[in-house]
Amino acid sequence: MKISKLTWAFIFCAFIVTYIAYLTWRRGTGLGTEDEGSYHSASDKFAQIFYGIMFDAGSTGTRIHIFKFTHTAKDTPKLVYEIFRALKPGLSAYADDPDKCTQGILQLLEVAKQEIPSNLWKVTPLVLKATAGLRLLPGEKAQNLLNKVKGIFKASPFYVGDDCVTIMNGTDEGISAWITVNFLTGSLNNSEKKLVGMLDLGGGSTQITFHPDDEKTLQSSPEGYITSFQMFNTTYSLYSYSYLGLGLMSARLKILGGFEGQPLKEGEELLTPCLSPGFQIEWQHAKITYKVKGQKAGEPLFESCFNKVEKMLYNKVHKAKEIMDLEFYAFSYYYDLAAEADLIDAEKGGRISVEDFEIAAKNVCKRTEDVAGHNPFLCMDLVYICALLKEFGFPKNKVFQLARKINDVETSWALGATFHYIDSINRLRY
Ligand SMILES: O=c1[nH]cnc2c1ncn2[C@@H]1O[C@H](COP(=O)(O)OP(=O)(O)O)[C@@H](O)[C@H]1O
Ligand SMILES: [Ca+2]
Repeated sequence: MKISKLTWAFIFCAFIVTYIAYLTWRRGTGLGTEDEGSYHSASDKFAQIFYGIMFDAGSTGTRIHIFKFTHTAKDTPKLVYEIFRALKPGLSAYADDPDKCTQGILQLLEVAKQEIPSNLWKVTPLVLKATAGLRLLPGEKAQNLLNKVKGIFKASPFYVGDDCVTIMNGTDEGISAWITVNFLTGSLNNSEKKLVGMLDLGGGSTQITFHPDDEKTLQSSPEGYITSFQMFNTTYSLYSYSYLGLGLMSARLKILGGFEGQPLKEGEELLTPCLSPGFQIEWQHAKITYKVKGQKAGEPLFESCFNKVEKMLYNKVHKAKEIMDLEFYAFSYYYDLAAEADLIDAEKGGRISVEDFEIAAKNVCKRTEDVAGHNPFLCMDLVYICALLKEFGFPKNKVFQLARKINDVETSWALGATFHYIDSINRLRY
């Protein structure tokens, strides 16, 4: 059978189109791109898929964030989705026996292996950043834990740089969470949208970060509160501060009159005006068990507890005037406690004011005077949040947006820190 010239031309064109489609698909899935095994040869023409793995070694738990991105060389990376898993307790709980942390880390790494195509493992950066739990440990104990994790990471199939396991400084923690929130709200890539501030209340430390509009804030803030950094070709100057020891669990210990890492003496107990009078409980913090007892006070529980907390916070927190006029997102324990006090929907979050927290604190403390509820510390914790927000300088009518997730991505420093990491790799590259 004779095939006409026209048919040959058609077969040839069909072959070319199929081949181009195949190449595009391979690049799109990350298969067979020039990028395999290296960060230094990205294709400029095609969007490629890549992943980043960030471990958050928090004081109360360890979490894995697996981010899937698409990227063309000149664009900022676009987030496709996040996979998130968490386990308890935090890394610092294994301070006296680092080997015991292995199982949990391996369990979380297994999730990454399941989610990320195996041909991309060796180009996927694997990073762990530890926060307050490890900052509060004696240096040697913290270093032993970091070395242990680094060994596990080095034996994994992922891309592991020399700085893959570190203790993050508090300012970077605040800035990274601020990047996350402003990226997810769309403010970072859209100059028409106002940048928002962020409040994170962890177990060991708490951060406040915002972008000052007022030159006076930049001029008058104490040393260490203003930080400039570059990301995606823009320079930002932020007000950001992390208060170590003022996370919710560390604050509880301070309010109770205990000290980090110091067990009580035989027969000793901590008395507090923040629990129902006479109520006794054993409370564990950082692997130490404290005996705690409610103290009889002349005043109602809310007032006596608030006075105690205010004394503990005295002169510890800087007030920045400008915060009154800015929109703030709050998460972590702000969120968990607002949900526990029924101020917000536990799934959706919501908007609440300082006054809402105060009313809830008064109600819970009043109930606690008669009988300690399911969480005997709820009165103390809500009072602490009210006092902390007051010390930051927020007026009672100030409303916050409480969010655990925005567009299905966790509101945490992890995404911002991953962006920062990618950006630093890219800067080395070009
Ligand atoms: O990625 C996250 N998603 C949801 N909640 C988180 C995430 N990271 C931290 N949290 C919340 O933060 C609080 C504990 O803070 P964390 O253990 O990180 O202490 P730290 O930041 O002082 O080290 C808990 O309320 C925990 O649920
Ligand atoms: Ca945290």
